[in-house]
Amino acid sequence: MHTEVKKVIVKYEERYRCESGTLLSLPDAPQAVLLPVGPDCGQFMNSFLKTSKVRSILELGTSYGYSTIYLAEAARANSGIVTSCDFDAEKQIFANHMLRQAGLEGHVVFRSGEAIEEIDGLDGEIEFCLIDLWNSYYIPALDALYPKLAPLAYVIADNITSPDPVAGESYRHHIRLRKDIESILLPIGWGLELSTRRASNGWFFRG
Ligand SMILES: C[S@@+](CC[C@H](N)C(=O)[O-])C[C@H]1O[C@@H](n2cnc3c(N)ncnc32)[C@H](O)[C@@H]1O
Repeated sequence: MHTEVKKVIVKYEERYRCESGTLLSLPDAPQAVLLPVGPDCGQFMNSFLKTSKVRSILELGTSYGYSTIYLAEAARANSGIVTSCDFDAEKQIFANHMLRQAGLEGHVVFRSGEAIEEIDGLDGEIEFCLIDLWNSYYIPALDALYPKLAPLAYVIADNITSPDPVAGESYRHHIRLRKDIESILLPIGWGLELSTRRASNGWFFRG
């Protein structure tokens, strides 16, 4: 990764360290603090996207844009684009400011609104989606997303084992009802469910 991208990631991680103490216990914490996917998940998604050469990337849950940096850096490498949704436009303004500092502006299109409505309004097939919303929206988001997934699309859902493992388990059960999806729980960050949609020839891997 370029130095300016690494510098921006360090800034986010410094802010996260400051917020990890008292701020997280405040009532408005979910809106005020980063709640980032964390460096292991960020790095995993970045490497995964570059290896799989995915170009059409959807992020559900921009927040302040920590995960967006990792996705955008991979999108630049793949000549792709990230579409990032959040119902908080103010956070997306901050995210865009950080993208500019990282030299990654132009690789992300922000959509501010409710995730399921934004998915319904998307054109074209989605090759990769990160689901990182409030827990109760994971299953509705997956259902809205499913008809738009490309053959061999990947879906990563964060926070499967923490902070709400019961919600995470419901999502894992729900995605397994789709017969053309293979899914595995990865012990990365707060638990990632990595799901792959099978191609029409029955294969799960890109040739
Ligand atoms: C856990 S944070 C995302 C963190 C971000 N991916 C990162 O790594 O920095 C969840 C975000 O999803 C947004 N959100 C939650 N439910 C949503 C929904 N139904 N539609 C749109 N945005 C939603 C919240 O406003 C919040 O900013």
